[in-house]
Amino acid sequence: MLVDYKKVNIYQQADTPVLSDVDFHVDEGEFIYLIGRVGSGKSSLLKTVYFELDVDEAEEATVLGHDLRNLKRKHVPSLRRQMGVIFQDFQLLGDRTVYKNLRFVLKATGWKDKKQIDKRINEVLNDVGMLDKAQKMPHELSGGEQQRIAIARAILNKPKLIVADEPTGNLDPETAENIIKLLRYVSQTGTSVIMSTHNMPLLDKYPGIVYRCANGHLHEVTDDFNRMAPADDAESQEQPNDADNDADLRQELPTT
Ligand SMILES: Nc1ncnc2c1ncn2[C@@H]1O[C@H](COP(=O)(O)OP(=O)(O)OP(=O)(O)O)[C@@H](O)[C@H]1O
Repeated sequence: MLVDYKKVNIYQQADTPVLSDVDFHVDEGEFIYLIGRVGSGKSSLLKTVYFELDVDEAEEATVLGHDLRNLKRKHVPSLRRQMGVIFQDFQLLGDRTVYKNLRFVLKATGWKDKKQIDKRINEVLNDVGMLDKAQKMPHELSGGEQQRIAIARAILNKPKLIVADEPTGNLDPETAENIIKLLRYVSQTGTSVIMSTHNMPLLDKYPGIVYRCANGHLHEVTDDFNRMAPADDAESQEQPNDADNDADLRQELPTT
């Protein structure tokens, strides 16, 4: 199991937990959606998974075999290299080309052989359909293209786990759908993906395991979605229109 949480309390500040008694499990190759209203705790949960937020109170709290309760901060960089992390705002290095963004990560993770580095960069750029953008600067790319490069960066070291915090949050619906397709493709190669999202129509179209953050707790709600999901051929369903998208998004927003 890549993530094994039992009765985990997640805090942003000392007094009240953002999420209490969290049971959350991720196995090899799973595709997991994390949904919930703004401020419900999705990012906080993901931050514990990528070692950004400490966990002290838990019955069980392991990520990639490491107990979060005894994690030494000095071990975090090497552990984080074993997973890919993708953000809403891409977070590419703006002062260098796509190729150099990717080379930077490989060098930082111990790759030395120039030919091997070149080969791996070409492979991941090919995987995300961006082979012709290697020499572009990030600002010369569209949002969707930048997110593809961020995904290429996340898969460079063939991680077992990718954590994506609202990876489609800054993208139009069509581009968002292409990014989900790409992440689905990555998960079919054996990498587990956990992604938070407000993009509800895509959950019906591309079913996965679904957890919802609400009222300070995390619940698995996969069955609620599978009941609504297409019977067999998800690909053949019509693209939800923008109005559907907005309506579903509104349901996710706070009513106060
Ligand atoms: N650095 C922080 N310090 C203190 N409180 C924080 C911090 N970050 C988040 N919080 C609080 O923790 C709660 C959960 O926030 P979190 O960012 O996890 O929600 P979210 O579900 O990811 O929201 P969104 O959909 O807007 O990304 C919120 O009440 C938020 O205000």
